Amino acid sequence: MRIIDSVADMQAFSRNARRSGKTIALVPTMGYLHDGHASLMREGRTRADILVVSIFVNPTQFGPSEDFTTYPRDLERDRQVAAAAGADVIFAPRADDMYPAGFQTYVDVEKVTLPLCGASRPGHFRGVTTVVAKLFNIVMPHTAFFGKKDFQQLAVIRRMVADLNMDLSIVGMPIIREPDGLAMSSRNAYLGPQERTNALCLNRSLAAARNLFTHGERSVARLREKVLRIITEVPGAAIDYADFRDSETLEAVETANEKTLLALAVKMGTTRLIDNCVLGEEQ
Ligand SMILES: Nc1ncnc2c1ncn2[C@@H]1O[C@H](COP(=O)(O)OP(=O)(O)OP(=O)(O)O)[C@@H](O)[C@H]1O
Ligand SMILES: CC(C)(CO)[C@@H](O)C(=O)[O-]
Ligand code: BAL
Repeated sequence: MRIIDSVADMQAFSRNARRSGKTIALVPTMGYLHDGHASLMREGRTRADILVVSIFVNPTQFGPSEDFTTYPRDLERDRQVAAAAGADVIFAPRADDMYPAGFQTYVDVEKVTLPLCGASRPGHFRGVTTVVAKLFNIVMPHTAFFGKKDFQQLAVIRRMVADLNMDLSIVGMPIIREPDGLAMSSRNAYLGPQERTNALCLNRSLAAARNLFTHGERSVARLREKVLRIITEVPGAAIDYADFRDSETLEAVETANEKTLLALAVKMGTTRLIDNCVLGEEQ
């Protein structure tokens, strides 16, 4: 496995690979890799000749009071996880190579970025789409893999790729959970032992809403009430949003159906966690 840390070298590598007829899969990440990331890599491994994993904590998607500087980083451990999952290349650029002096071009997807994380993290998706567009231009993948844990991010990237006629396929992958149900996330590393236990309320409330839905409940008001009750009784849990939306358009719904997305963002102390489910889908 190679580690490439310059944009020019990565582009040269991908240009050569494409010239010799090879296909490229890309798994974009911010590092501190866990089995959620590895599941994307393992799928990427089966779908292309060359698997590239990018590791870049992208400054433009963090707000001024967010955790850019404290975001967990461990390249040595990441190297082991990526190698075990069959990666050929880790692309780990420096910020001043991605955003050199004079940088001033951004990609902005307009509507699907407005609710949920777009509302609570202003500018976040502009940073995500800009860096992902850059990664696509640098790595030139045929296929790129994203997790459904970041459900809105996947919808935003699909929109960008369609609207800008980007010539690659986007694959959305299921949420990987810890044995007790907590969605894997690099930010779980911030949780103390009590917060870690309390954080199970996210998955518990998703399961409760799905259970009500399976037993015939279609009122979003009643489903939301159940979710709010479960989360608000947990000490230290503060709901950022608990929203029911159409899983394709992300528009708000009042009556649930099989394709309704229940999306959560909850602060456990200072750690902001997200999770979601589509009510009619098996978990
Ligand atoms: N538990 C998971 N299951 C499946 N995919 C995941 C999971 N966690 C992250 N991913 C996906 O991995 C990719 C990189 O995500 P990222 O590096 O932000 O990891 P993360 O664990 O979500 O970190 P964070 O704590 O910042 O949310 C994204 O496409 C994301 O959706
Ligand atoms: C897609 C991504 C790597 C862009 O920085 C990031 O938002 C993430 O890790 O989900
Ligand atoms: N997983 C999305 C990256 C972020 O929270 O900034």
